[in-house]
Amino acid sequence: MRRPQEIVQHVGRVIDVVERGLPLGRDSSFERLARSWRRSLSTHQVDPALATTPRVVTAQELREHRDRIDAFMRIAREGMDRLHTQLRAVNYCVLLTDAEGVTVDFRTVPELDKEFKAEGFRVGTCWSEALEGTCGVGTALIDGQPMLVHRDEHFRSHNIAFSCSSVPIFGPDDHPVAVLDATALHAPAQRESQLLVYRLVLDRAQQIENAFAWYNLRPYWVLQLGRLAEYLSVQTDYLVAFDDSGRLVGGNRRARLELLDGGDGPAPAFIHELFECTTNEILATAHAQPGQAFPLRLTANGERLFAILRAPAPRSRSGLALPQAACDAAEDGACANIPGFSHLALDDARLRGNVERALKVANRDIPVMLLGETGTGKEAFARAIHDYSDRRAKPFVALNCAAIPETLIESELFGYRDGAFTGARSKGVRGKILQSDGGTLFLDEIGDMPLQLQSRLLRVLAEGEVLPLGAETPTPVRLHVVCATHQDLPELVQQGRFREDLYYRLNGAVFLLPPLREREDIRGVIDKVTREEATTMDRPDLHLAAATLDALARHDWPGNIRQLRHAMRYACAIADGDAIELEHLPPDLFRARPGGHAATARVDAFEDAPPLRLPFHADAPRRALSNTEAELRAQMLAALRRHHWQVTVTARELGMSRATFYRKMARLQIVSPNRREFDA
Ligand SMILES: Nc1ncnc2c1ncn2[C@@H]1O[C@H](COP(=O)(O)OP(=O)(O)OP(=O)(O)O)[C@@H](O)[C@H]1O
Repeated sequence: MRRPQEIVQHVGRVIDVVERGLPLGRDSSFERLARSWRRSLSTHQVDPALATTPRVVTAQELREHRDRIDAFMRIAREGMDRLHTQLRAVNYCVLLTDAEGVTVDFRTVPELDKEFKAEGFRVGTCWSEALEGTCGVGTALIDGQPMLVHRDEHFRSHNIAFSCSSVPIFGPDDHPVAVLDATALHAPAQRESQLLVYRLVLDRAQQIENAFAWYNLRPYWVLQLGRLAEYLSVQTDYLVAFDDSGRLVGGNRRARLELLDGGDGPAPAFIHELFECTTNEILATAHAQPGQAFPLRLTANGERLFAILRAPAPRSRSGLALPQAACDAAEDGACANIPGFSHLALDDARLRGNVERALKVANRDIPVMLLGETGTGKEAFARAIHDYSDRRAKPFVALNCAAIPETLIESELFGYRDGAFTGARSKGVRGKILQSDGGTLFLDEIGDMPLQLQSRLLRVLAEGEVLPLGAETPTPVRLHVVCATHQDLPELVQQGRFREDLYYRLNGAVFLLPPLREREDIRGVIDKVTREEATTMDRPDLHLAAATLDALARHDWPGNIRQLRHAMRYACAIADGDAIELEHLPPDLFRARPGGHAATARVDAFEDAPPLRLPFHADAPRRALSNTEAELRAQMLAALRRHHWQVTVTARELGMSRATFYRKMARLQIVSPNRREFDA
């Protein structure tokens, strides 16, 4: 309890600093604290007189906060324990919060445990600046800098006896993942008495941050760098990671800030731009003296650093020897000769680069992430990697997370044991994960996977075993995941809709598939798809008239190759002679896009053609709907178009759960453009 007199005195000081602009401390280092006090009062509107204990989240909320960073927490635990061992004897508790300031892990001082709890030091307590005003954790999170908040430098009266040393820990995206904090309930009055503890917290936080960087960079080659060779095994200054082609893919925070951001010049993209040597020279030196430090010179300033190289882990044996002939073929553009890829049109420089890289990762234990608009060939590319890999004799199992209701994803993915449910489907099901054992699991539209299942998937990936619903013992599984999405996953991570740790676990090797309209081989793709469709219909002489090919090559293809395939299937069925003319194309092909934007490449000649009627217009319901139904259908369609057919976002906007939204889509016969077939 704070004495009323202390509270009055504290509030008076807040008014002096915030309202009258008096300095909070002796030197400029207090300016940060004063800024935070001003924020606390004017932005967060925290009452400095409030002496209640801080807010504690519910058990369920705490579980969710922990789940979101459980890989990080596992790594941080060791650092917390060590800090706790150092500080317990001098009565400091140690806590770890997430990026929202919620305490997710806590080490107490046994003799003071009751007192710590009574003051709010326990798991679940939220130390955000928005709730507490200036405090170690909350202010460190907002400033993105370490913070010592000593006694009455705190904003809220409740906290003015504590001394908190808080250090933010950053993830690979340069955003804080957590804050490590050591707090004393009764610290001596002199601020200087806390500087040693502050330094200890700083060092431990840095160790945890580096350990987490090691964890995130483990699929790559990692250089551990420092100025003194002898110190390398005990202290890491820089971590720099690169892939097989020598491309720099990341590092620890210090390396990102001091070596990889390029300073005033362009950021180095490859190892040979960062150091005065090539990737091969580094690999050869490290191979000749494994585990030994060797010198490297920085290109930017000629400074010498010492390095130890760590190989990507873990990798399959067959992955070690690269299939050189196939890589050469990809480099030469001869993708037609590469097993698995030979049936695809790939005569585009970006795609050839993709294939070249895909061959290098196909047999390694590196998760693959495919990004691209709908219909650009993500699944086809995933299948090609599988067919090329050593896993080709094992199953390729695909699951589209957007196409099935949220409630079914769990059993589809993880399976369930006999009798796990009552009812007709009570017979056990193996689930896609176990079906793909030893092969490839393709998770399409991964951005639509519900958060709670993201945690379960993360666990399966980390532990290599799956626990079907209703089962008591987990089953080991050899899982190779290829995931795909057309969504902006980092943005979803920002919005808290996609787990950051899962994102980093899945994005081992990222491939961007270009939209059809941007491909330099668009004419070749159109020709290939037309020939394939004509052959399937047993019409090998069917070909595109020159004007048709020109018009198709200028079209912007919002649905990409899938839309092209559907259009050509239709045209092959409609054309009577051997040439496919403009009037044989689907009538709405060059009209407005589903999102309401006009197609960019319009065909003037086609404007005059008489409108052909499709047997079933994809946007029109087949059965008559009541007025209310029709109204709801129009509302759902409009929202879906606005959100580019992203069901989760649309359902949220209309205040429905995803499952309800899917049910209504089915009842009101709303078919996503992705799923439409000209099949009537
Ligand atoms: N390189 C290619 N050459 C020829 N056909 C291709 C190529 N890539 C994809 N296709 C064809 O395009 C169609 C769509 O491909 P796919 O289903 O792989 O796209 P996607 O990006 O996974 O789509 P979505 O995001 O909607 O799931 C398929 O018919 C596929 O055979």
